[in-house]
Amino acid sequence: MQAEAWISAESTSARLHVVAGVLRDTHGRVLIAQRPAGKHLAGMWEFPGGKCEDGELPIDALARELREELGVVVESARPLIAVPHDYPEQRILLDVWQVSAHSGIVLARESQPLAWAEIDDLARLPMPAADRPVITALRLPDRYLITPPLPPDETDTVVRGIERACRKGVRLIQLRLPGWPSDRLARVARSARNLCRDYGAQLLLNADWKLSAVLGLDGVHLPAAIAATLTQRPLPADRWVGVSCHDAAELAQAARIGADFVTLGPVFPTASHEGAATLGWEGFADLAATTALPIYALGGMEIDDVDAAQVSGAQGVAAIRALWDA
Ligand SMILES: Nc1nc2c([nH]c(=O)n2[C@H]2C[C@H](O)[C@@H](COP(=O)(O)OP(=O)(O)OP(=O)(O)O)O2)c(=O)[nH]1
Ligand SMILES: [Mg+2]
Repeated sequence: MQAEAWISAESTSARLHVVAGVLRDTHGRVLIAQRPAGKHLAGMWEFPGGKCEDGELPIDALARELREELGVVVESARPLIAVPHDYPEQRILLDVWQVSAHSGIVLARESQPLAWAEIDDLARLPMPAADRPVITALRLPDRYLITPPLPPDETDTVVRGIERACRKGVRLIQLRLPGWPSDRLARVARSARNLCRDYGAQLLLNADWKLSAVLGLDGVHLPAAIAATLTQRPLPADRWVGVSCHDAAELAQAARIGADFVTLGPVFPTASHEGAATLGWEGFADLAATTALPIYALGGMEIDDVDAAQVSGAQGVAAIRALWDA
């Protein structure tokens, strides 16, 4: 009896490690393949890939699967996102890589239907549930600016800073101005929104999702304390909902309410949260592995930290100072 109980606990905890690759064409479209009839999730569109064999490194499994299924040789690839997902029949870790260079011409070596899809069209295609955070990760940039806590008479400074960031290529911005009266906040948010539209940048408002919706901003970023009071996402699917997280419980709550992405930190000490306990990259990676959502590393981040963050399971970095200062 005891041995049986042990075996079943073991088998429910083991995840099937699946690797998949995102290949792009010259227009930035991504390659998807249709799963064959008779297999798990038959008929759904997926990123080409398959199961990691025992003892095989994920990058080697990726190269093997893409050679077998598409006839291409992977020249270079980097991790995009690893999604733990529980299907009723199977628990998987969907480990998705961006293939930045490959050689050979893409062929359907297993006669599977192939298509090149625009990233913005992926959400409308029938794709497996585990791919939802992957699609989000493909739509999100690797840098996330949070505005510094400026006093309410500094409207021009806020707008100029956002424009400076947009010019430097920042495409995701959280407007966070604690203590601003709502009329001033609304005024600066409108100017920032128009500016962001010109640059194709997304503007999220900290905490106040109602004001975000009224002003037609791109979404909201919720402090953990507010996310804790919710049972579902406060904005529809066509708006962004981010959540600030610091531990596993907050990450789980963000997933429960259907957030799109999170920030997690502090990774390193920061002026804005002096004395707070820090995660370091190791602690960050351990926590990152518990969630399916795209994560921005936060706290003491420099622009140069994007690579380290991605190696530790992040989408990229969130920062005030490093992305605000010219
Ligand atoms: N390749 C891939 N698999 C995915 C994606 N999303 C998703 O949930 N899966 C699931 C479906 C399957 O349960 C599992 C992949 O297993 P598979 O049976 O297709 O693997 P494989 O290519 O090695 O197939 P096979 O040789 O065993 O026939 O991962 C995705 O985007 N790509
Ligand atoms: Mg496969």
